[in-house]
Amino acid sequence: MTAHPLPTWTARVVVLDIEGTTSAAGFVQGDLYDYARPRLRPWIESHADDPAIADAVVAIRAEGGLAETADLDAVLAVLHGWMDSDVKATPLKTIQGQIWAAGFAAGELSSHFFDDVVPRLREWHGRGVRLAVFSSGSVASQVPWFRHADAGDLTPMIDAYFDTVSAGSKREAGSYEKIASALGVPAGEALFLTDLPAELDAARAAGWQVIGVRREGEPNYAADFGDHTVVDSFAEIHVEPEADVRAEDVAEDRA
Ligand SMILES: CSCCC(=O)C(=O)COP(=O)(O)O
Ligand SMILES: [Mg+2]
Repeated sequence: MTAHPLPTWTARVVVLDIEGTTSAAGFVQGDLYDYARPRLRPWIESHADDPAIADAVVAIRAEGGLAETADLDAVLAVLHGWMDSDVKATPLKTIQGQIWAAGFAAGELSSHFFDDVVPRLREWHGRGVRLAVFSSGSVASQVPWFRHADAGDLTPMIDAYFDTVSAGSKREAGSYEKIASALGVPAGEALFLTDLPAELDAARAAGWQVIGVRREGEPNYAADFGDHTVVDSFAEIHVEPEADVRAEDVAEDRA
């Protein structure tokens, strides 16, 4: 718990990071990564005609420092190296995302959310605060992640999903500007929750409200959050919708 009670935040939309924020990194880097590892080669081989996979392979060669003609063994070595260090490279996320989406569809994967998360999402959604996701994990994997929660299908509460393909790097202010614009929300009325200080810096530079989520046992627990507000549980975060949303709710109640 933080030493002092935190203020109530007013926001039109709460945007969620996944790993380390809503969900345990150990689950992502354990269950999901273990599921993907043996499937990378057969997936790339059997989806060579999919432009998304073909483009990802080209990008892996470039970002991995390989020759343009490097074979699949070399490409796989780069992918495994990135996974071992949890490098959030976009072409890796594209391939993982397709593999995980298939795993969720086959009933072979399920997701994980910290106990304090879903009650707060339900509460904020119920009050009229919009919810969205911005994660390094591809949108193809974000959607089934929220659909297959232990608490049930959470997707009806989520307005929009963004990844590094649709929005850009999580460490650049421009990505948050793009998301606010896509959501039709002024920057100051968006609230971003994440476990990574560099992402907090970027969102704040774009004019967003931000809260650091620093959970014991998670990889960024010891990170320097500087002057950012930090919580260790969603239970500490109190969010109210903007005044006009509240007014609409009251009008609806009276109708
Ligand atoms: C949709 S679950 C997979 C999440 C993932 O691959 C990932 O890298 C999450 O990173 P985040 O930006 O949410 O910390
Ligand atoms: Mg994270």
